Amino acid sequence: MALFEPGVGYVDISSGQLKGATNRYVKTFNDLEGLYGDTAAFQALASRHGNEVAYEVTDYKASSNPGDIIIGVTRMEPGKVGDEYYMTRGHIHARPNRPEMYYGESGLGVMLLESPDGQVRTIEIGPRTMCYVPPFWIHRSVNVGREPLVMTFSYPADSGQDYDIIAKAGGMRSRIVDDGEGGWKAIDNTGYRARPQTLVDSIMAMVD
Ligand SMILES: O=P(O)(O)OC[C@H]1O[C@](O)(CO)[C@@H](O)[C@@H]1O
Ligand SMILES: [Fe+2]
Repeated sequence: MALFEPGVGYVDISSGQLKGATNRYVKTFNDLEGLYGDTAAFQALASRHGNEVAYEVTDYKASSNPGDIIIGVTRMEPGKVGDEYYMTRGHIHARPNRPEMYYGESGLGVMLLESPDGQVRTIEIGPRTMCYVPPFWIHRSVNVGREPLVMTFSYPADSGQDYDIIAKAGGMRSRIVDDGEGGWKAIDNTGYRARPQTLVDSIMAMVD
């Protein structure tokens, strides 16, 4: 087995980027069509700001080898579509038994988690909060604050991302919306379709 060189990155809070990253990608608002409950509000946003960056990911990835890790930073704009806070697309790891760690750097976020059988959990993430995303949980980050949300993350390099699991269910089971007082609450996604038990069982059996 060949040795890799040690790496270093710097979490730049003001830009929300990992300086020294090997990869960068952005999602514009146009890339997020279909995610939000209020389609009219989304169309209004997309028509004015569709090409603007909704969130950005910079990461350091030495390899995709089993046992290796990815380290990186995500930065998300503050705002809402209707009463629903800005969020990432969300995914389950393509190797679903791979976990993840998130660490709050600045801003206020919520990690929205859903198990394949439809259990929902929310974890609020402020600066210095460390969030453990266990194996098999679908996860999406949501910016519930008024400033950009910047979080550091790390996860196994061979995890991969599966976005279909959310799309096929009509979204995640819960939506994170304004509670009317500037805070947040989780409400039911009325378009959600529970996964068949056979699908749940096949996901939970993927342990390699
Ligand atoms: O892949 P999504 O759902 O767009 O969200 C991006 C986030 O998830 C990750 O892919 C980690 O699984 C990070 O790169 C980033 O923080
Ligand atoms: Fe992930």
